[in-house]
This record gives sequence, C-alpha cells and structure tokens, in this order.
Amino acid sequence: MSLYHEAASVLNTARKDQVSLKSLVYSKKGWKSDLKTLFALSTEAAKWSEVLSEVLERSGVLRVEKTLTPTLALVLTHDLFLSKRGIALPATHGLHASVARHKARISAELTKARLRRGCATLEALRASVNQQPIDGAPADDQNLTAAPISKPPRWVRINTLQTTLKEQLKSTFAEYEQVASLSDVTNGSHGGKRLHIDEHIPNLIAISTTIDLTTGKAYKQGQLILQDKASCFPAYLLNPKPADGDVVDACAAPGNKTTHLAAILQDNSTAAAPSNAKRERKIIACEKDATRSLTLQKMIKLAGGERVISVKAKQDFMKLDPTAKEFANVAALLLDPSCSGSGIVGRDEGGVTVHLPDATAVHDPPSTKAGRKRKRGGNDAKSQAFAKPPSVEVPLAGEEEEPLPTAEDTEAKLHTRLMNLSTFQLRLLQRSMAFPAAKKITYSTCSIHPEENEHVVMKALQSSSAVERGWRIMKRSEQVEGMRKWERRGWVEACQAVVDAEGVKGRVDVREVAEGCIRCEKGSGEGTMGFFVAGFVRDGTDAQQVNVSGKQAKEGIVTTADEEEDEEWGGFGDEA
Ligand SMILES: C[S@@+](CC[C@H](N)C(=O)[O-])C[C@H]1O[C@@H](n2cnc3c(N)ncnc32)[C@H](O)[C@@H]1O
Repeated sequence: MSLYHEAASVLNTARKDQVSLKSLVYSKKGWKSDLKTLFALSTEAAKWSEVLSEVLERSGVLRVEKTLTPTLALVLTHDLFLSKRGIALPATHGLHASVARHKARISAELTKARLRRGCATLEALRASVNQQPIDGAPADDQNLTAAPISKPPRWVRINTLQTTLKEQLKSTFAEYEQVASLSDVTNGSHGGKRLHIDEHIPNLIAISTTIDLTTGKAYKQGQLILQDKASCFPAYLLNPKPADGDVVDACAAPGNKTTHLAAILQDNSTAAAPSNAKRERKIIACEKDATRSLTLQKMIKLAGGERVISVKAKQDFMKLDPTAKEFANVAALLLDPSCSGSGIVGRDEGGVTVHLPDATAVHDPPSTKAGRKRKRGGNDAKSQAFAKPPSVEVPLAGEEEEPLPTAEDTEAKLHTRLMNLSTFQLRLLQRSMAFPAAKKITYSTCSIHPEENEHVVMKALQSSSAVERGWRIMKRSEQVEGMRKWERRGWVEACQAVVDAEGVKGRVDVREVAEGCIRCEKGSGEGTMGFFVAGFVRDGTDAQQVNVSGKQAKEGIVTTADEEEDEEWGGFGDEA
C-alpha cells in the first residue's frame, strides 16, 4: 500500500473511531511507510482538510476521477500544493495523474479559498491553518490571525448527570471571557479563551476549536461531552419528564443522545414536585452493532448514566416486541437511525477534526460531460426536494452504518442508497409508533437529503401506523422553547413532493408539517453540522385510540402492503 493509501486509511479510521492520529500511526503494526512521514502527512492533511475539502468540492474533481476517494484526494492534493517535495509518486503513476491533471482548476480554487479567508499569501493561509491543535498540541496564540469567515465552534455539553454549568464556569472555564455571540468565539485574534452560552439548548457552550479539552480532568471524568449543537436537538425536543413514563433510545451508540436524555430526565425530575421525583424512570438504549454496543456501555458509564439507562446490546430494534410487558410504560422514543451522514462536517477526535469533501457537492462543475449533466440536473439537496420522492416499495439492500459519500457514488448509486436508507428509516419510525403507551417520538438524521428527512416524516404521517394510532406532527407551537425559537425549519416543497407523488391519505397539513420539522445547515453562521429532526405526538395511548381507528377503518383509510410486512423484516444484510 502506498503512503497515500496508508494516510487515507489513517484519516478514515480517525474519523470513524474518533481516535488520535498519533496512536493510529504509532500503535498499529504493519505500516509499510516510514512512520514519521505517515504521521506528518496525516496530521498536515487533517489540519488542511477544511480548506482542501472546500477546494476539492468546488473544483468538482471527485465527480470526474472515479478512482479517487475523498480521503485520497485530500492527501494527494495536500502534497501536490502544500508539500515542498510534491507528490511522492512518479508523474506517470495513476494516482499522481488523477490529481495533477486538474492542477490548474484546483490551484484556482485554492487561491479563491485563501482570499475568502482574508489571507494575502499562501504563507498567511498556512499560518492561519497552523493555529489548529493536533493531538493535544496547544495552539500557538502568537500565530492567530483574524478569520473573516464563520467557522464552526467546538460545542461542549455540560453533563448535568455529573456537574452543573455554574460549577464548570467556576472551574474548567474560570479564565474564559463570556461573549454574547458565536462569531466572537469563532472569529478574531483573541487567543482562544472565550465562551458563548448557547441560547437554544440549556447547558451547552461554544468555545474555539483551537482549544483542546480532551486532556483536561472534566472531560476525562465525563463532566464535559463534545457534542455538536444540532445533535443535542433530539433529546431536548423529546424533553422526557418523569411523569410521562420510560424512554426508548432505538439506535443509541455511541450514546451522546442517550446520556443527554438521561440528563434531561434527571433535570426534569428535580424540577418536578417531590412526589414525581420519587417515580424513577428508565431509559432503554438499544444498539444492534456489537462493537458500538461496547462503546455505548463505556460512554454511559463515563457519563454517570448507569443508574437510569439500561442497555440492550446487540439488539435489533426491529426485533423488539413493542407490546412486551417491559415496554408497557414506554411513553417516549428517540429514533436517530443510521443515515447517509451527508450533514457531517468532521468529527472531534481528541483535538483534530478531519473534514472530507462531499463527492456529491455541486458548485461550478468542471467542463466535462459528467459535470454539465449534474448542473442541468440540479442535483443539490434542495433541488431534490422538488423531485418525486422515492417509493417506499424499494428492494432492501443494506446500508446501516453512516457511509460517507464516496467518489464512486454516481448519481444513480446515490439515489439507490438514499432510497434504501429512507425505507429502512421509515420502517424504524413506524415501529416506534407501535409502542402502545408512547405519546412522543423524535426522529432525526445527520443528513441533508429530503429523502431521509421530510419524505420519511410525510410517509410516516400518512401510514396506517400513524393514522390508526393518532400520531401527528409535533407543531412548532407545541415545542420546547429553544426549538420553537429555532428559525431554520423543514422544506415545504419536500413535504409537498410526497403528497404529489403518493396522494393524500389522512389529514396532513403540509405547511404545518414543514414548520414542525427542524433543519440545521452546515456552513451556516449557526455553527452546526447539517441535521434534521422532527417530533411526533398523539393525544392518547393505543388503548385510548381503539375507537378512533375503528372509525377510520369505516372512513376507508387503508393499510398498505409494506406496513403489513413489517413483522417479517429482519434488517439489512452485509451487501451495500
Ligand atoms: C446515527 S447512529 C446513532 C447515534 C447516537 N444516537 C448518538 O447520538 O450517539 C445510528 C446507530 O444505530 C445503530 N442501528 C442501525 N440499525 C439498527 C437497528 N435496527 N436496531 C438498533 N440499532 C441500529 C447503528 O449501529 C448506529 O450505531
């Protein structure tokens, strides 16, 4: 394996498993490359990944070069433009050529990216990039230059199972200046020690990404959890209260939302009347994957959630029987299933965030046949909102992790992948609706695609699972304060597309549904990743809905074949 394949593998593992680059390079045996060179290339490419991802996306190279993965493109582009020695492969080598033949276009995009960051020279850009800490190395404050564009901050959730915001402000963040706006944290040459208390999510703060908290005591003890703001929306929107009943987290690993649920449940118990506080509720965290189940258990232990959270390890949520006695008191479910991950910018992994270019992003495509076709087709997520949504009757062919788009993703492959994912997501949502005592559900994805978001919500609302049991969208006016205040809502056109394609079953107000849905956009001034969440509520339990469903049967609301088949579905196979 070449240096570039090995560096790409290091970066992919760092993103997936959230481990440090140093430990990946130095603890694993069998690398063919010189370890120092491999570590240097991986860390430099990680540092430059935000800039280079933008450059690669805008140049459209990945849509043309089918042999290049986003990570390979990143490391090769790094060496072509930013390393003194250039690409350490002969010019005739296929990998070298796949990037070098687009040198002019990539170079032009690199210049534009530099200018967008207010850097007059490449050296100034290098100095700005070098302010990022890698593997715990402190940022060099002397080199800080003002960054005129808005960058995402590092979001830190104060884990109230273990500590309080007040305690943390007095200890870990005692030397920090509190600032009123997010841009005061992410931009400017203030030396880093600033924090912003979020106005939507309680107990969430933003700090500069130049600060590494992972070596500190509070982080190591589970008092601080690094969690994107958007990822805090589902548990907050669900807002479990002890008086309601138990909670199921259907797809729980690695457990950020599970421990957030536990913290909110505990906070709500403390706020409730003393009699309610005595009614101990539990959170049932279900995870299908064996390795991720172990991570989930570790995370829950570290966060101090063991008393209230019980883990169903290696458990397929679809194989749970909602009518079993152990779920009789389940009043709320959080469903955050596997998705395309198209909203993810990068992941915290102990001080370094690796950004990867989205192979499907369309900016100004290069003048190739493929590029022109994309432009005419308008393949960005928003334009897909107007497209006919995929039917739910697609064959199941299994994505279940969070595959990031790859260069091999042709338009057709992406479409098939989205259809498979949305079918899987819809089935899990319909299963969530079958818990007899449930009255609240949140459904979320870190995807920007309407197929996985508004389309799933609309299809679920129109399904007999929802209609018979009285499920409806949680209206904006019914949402917890911070979510009511959040301005970025669902796409009306995407909801309408489902009605246009499938007709109207039941009474669904498209505008009300879109307004009830919540979206986050990566690259926006709000500092979040791309994300989607919707809440579902009903006014009575199954027992109270019996008469309603009988009446609806008379009105002619029909159960579709795919819903009846639910019981038979056994999850995806290994085949992608
Ligand atoms: C998007 S991740 C969940 C992230 C998690 N909610 C958090 O915030 O930390 C989706 C998880 O669902 C799991 N999963 C996928 N299909 C499942 C199923 N049928 N039953 C249970 N878990 C499943 C995956 O293994 C993966 O760990």
